[in-house]
Amino acid sequence: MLKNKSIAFLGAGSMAEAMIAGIVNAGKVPTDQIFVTNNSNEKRLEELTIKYGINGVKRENLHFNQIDIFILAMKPKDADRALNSIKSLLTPNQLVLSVLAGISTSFMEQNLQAGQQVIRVMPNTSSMIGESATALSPGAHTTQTNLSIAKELLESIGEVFIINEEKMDIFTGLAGSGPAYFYYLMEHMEKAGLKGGLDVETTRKIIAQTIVGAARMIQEQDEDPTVLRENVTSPNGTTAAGLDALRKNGGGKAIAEAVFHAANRSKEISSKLAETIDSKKLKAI
Ligand SMILES: NC(=O)C1=CN([C@@H]2O[C@H](COP(=O)(O)OP(=O)(O)OC[C@H]3O[C@@H](n4cnc5c(N)ncnc54)[C@H](OP(=O)(O)O)[C@@H]3O)[C@@H](O)[C@H]2O)C=CC1
Ligand SMILES: O=C(O)[C@@H]1CCC=N1
Repeated sequence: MLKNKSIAFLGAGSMAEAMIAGIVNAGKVPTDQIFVTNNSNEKRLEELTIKYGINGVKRENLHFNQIDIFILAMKPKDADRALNSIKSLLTPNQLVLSVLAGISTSFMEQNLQAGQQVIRVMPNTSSMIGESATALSPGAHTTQTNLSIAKELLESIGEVFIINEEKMDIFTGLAGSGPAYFYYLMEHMEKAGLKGGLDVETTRKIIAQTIVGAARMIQEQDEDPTVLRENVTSPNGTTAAGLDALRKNGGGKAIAEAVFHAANRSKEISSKLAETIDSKKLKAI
């Protein structure tokens, strides 16, 4: 289904690059059918063109009528302007995906043509190596065929979860932002490893393999994390001592709070944007 589709990324930052890398690597969409444009940074477009063999083009050189799938990948604060600038260039059957945190399908629909097919998407930067956990929520006018096409496209960058849009904030807190929590954890584990006398390179490999191993145990053994944790923990042993320190220092609570704060921020972005739009409408009245 994807072989004949043309895709254009509007936004050329780190998330767009991670998705481009994953999609190119998966090889399901020919590179000459992948386009990327941005606000003004032409050097960045050249860089992506050279690195991935795709088409980095200035906005005025993007032929909107030749694109099947648009992927919006600018910051949420730029969404309003971006949507309004493409509105008249689209036909409702062209599919618009958005990876913007906190930007709802109804916000997109209100700011595009009546009946526009849109899908809200939340990937993460592990798209770059085909290991994203990506959520999809279709808008009101999206056909099953287009949802399947989007799913197939996003499966090339990892695992896809089709969820109700009301769950998108918590998904963002868990998976969109999630990689950052693990990197933060790794930064701190690395510091401890170095303090204990290991070199950086070895410490990094040890930590990465430990995290990969734990994640794969969850994926491959049909077992609850609590049971897996207990299996590591010998009575009065080293893990018990480590976990005790984690509990005393609020480790579990800190992780849960991180997820909730990120989810709340996603919600807040949605409501702030709605307020801004409403106040604009009031001014217009
Ligand atoms: N980073 C992440 O891990 C994740 C990010 N996201 C979402 O992805 C989006 C992008 O994030 P990220 O890549 O980190 O951001 P960046 O700041 O790295 O990139 C933003 C890009 O948007 C471009 N841009 C701004 N305005 C427009 C416009 N009107 N039309 C086209 N392009 C425009 C910028 O161009 P220029 O440089 O020329 O100004 C830049 O290329 C955000 O909405 C975020 O919520 C979602 C999941 C994970
Ligand atoms: O930090 C952010 O807002 C974006 C959305 C999810 C990950 N990065």
